[in-house]
Amino acid sequence: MDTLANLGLYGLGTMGSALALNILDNGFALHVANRSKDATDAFATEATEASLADKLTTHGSLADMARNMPAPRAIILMIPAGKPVETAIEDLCDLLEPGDTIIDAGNTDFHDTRRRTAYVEGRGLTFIGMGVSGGEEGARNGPSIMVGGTPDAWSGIRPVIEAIAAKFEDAPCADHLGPDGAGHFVKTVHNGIEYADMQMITELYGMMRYGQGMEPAAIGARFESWDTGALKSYLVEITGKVLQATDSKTGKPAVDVILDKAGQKGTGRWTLIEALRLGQSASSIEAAVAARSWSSEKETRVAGEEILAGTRNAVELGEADYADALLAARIIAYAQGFRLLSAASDEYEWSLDFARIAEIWRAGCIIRSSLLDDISAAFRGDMPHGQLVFAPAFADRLSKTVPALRRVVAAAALGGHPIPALASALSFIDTFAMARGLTDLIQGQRDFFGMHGFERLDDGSTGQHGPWWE
Ligand SMILES: NC(=O)C1=CN([C@@H]2O[C@H](COP(=O)(O)OP(=O)(O)OC[C@H]3O[C@@H](n4cnc5c(N)ncnc54)[C@H](OP(=O)(O)O)[C@@H]3O)[C@@H](O)[C@H]2O)C=CC1
Ligand SMILES: O=C(CO)[C@H](O)[C@H](O)COP(=O)(O)O
Repeated sequence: MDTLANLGLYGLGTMGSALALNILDNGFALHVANRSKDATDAFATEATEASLADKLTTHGSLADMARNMPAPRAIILMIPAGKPVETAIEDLCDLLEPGDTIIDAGNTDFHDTRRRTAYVEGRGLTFIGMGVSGGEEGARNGPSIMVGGTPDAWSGIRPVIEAIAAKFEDAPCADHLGPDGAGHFVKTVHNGIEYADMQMITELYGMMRYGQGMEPAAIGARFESWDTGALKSYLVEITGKVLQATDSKTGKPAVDVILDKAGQKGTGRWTLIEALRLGQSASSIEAAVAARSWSSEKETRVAGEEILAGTRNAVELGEADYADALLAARIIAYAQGFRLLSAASDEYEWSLDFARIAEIWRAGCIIRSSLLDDISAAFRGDMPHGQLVFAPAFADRLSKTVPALRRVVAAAALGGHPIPALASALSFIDTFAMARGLTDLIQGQRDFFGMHGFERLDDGSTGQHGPWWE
């Protein structure tokens, strides 16, 4: 596909309207439609006020848009995953013709993307599964974009995608990562890492707040100062801002008026499900998903505080302990995410380029951080056993920061502060720092109850049984 297709975008919610303005701002003509007409009208007004309406055409429905756009058409869907996307694709398959492209730019389970790619391409159309990260601000001013599809499909949309993407040192943070579900899977793992990073930040906030009696604004100021050093990242930056914000209605810190139940739309869970399917474990991501799920049981926790006599005792730690612990745990969360990408790349034969993925995450996306430059360099350099935590630059950083993570985990455990993600990150690194592990005993137990057999260390013979029944 060499001609740039006529662009359409369906779904003018938070992400769709911001992305549409970005596309128009970059000089491309755009057709738009939305399920409810109000949003289309509101968008047309917004585009007019921003002097971006001269290349905009609005339509009353997806079908109207598809019918009235000149071919070749590339229609971007920016709507919730699942049934809405399924229905839109079904409808478009009946309205579009060979040479046209459907782009699912929402957060979709990559298994659905693989299935839909086969289905849509079987109907003679082109399908692209495209992960977009950066929230509303990123979508408007430049997100990180992870594309899955054929090289031909990519070449057809590349000029638009590279124009609207975030730039890191002038290079677009967008690329074609592989066929079918590759783009959506990389976005899903991006979100898994996002969950882990947010959870680890939150655990440290909890210790400073309830273990050291610091006020949210003071903790926020700490995060703000960390955003200039090794922890420089979007999530640390916004944490500083959230913690320093005041609720105008009550005058209280804004966090203190927010119900402590975390929402989740599915990407963290999808990351875990796939990790388990691939025989992997991304334990810090798993801990973060679990923490969000447990948080939703507010009533149980209210009862539990009384029944279990929950206490949160004082902890004594310096600021550097918290900062170094976060750096160590963040490196481990990224490492677990990349291990999962590697396992999926092998399983689905995607040939993912991990250095490139780290590069396109350096700007525009929610997990952008100064570490990603070093991660891409590590993947291009010497990486023993393909493990990020073994790359010399990261092994060195871990040797300097894991002691602080250990102090933080120990203090949290003694003080009764829940730290599922930090603790699991530490156990990951401790496990991989031990040549002789503990599963000799597991193998013994399995053999005892199920005659499962084990391999002997001394002569390598397999299917061996222990002396349990002698
Ligand atoms: N918000 C974020 O930070 C990010 C979101 N995403 C993904 O982008 C996609 C859109 O999210 P977001 O913009 O936040 O969501 P919003 O809730 O802001 O907007 C949802 C949009 O989808 C439309 N929609 C909802 N249900 C249907 C349906 N059954 N059929 C057709 N259209 C429907 C809505 O139309 P109507 O106006 O009629 O309700 C609206 O235009 C999702 O896949 C999300 O996971 C990806 C990255 C970041
Ligand atoms: O993709 C995103 C950010 O990268 C979306 O904001 C997504 O909704 C975040 O996931 P959740 O809603 O489960 O926290």
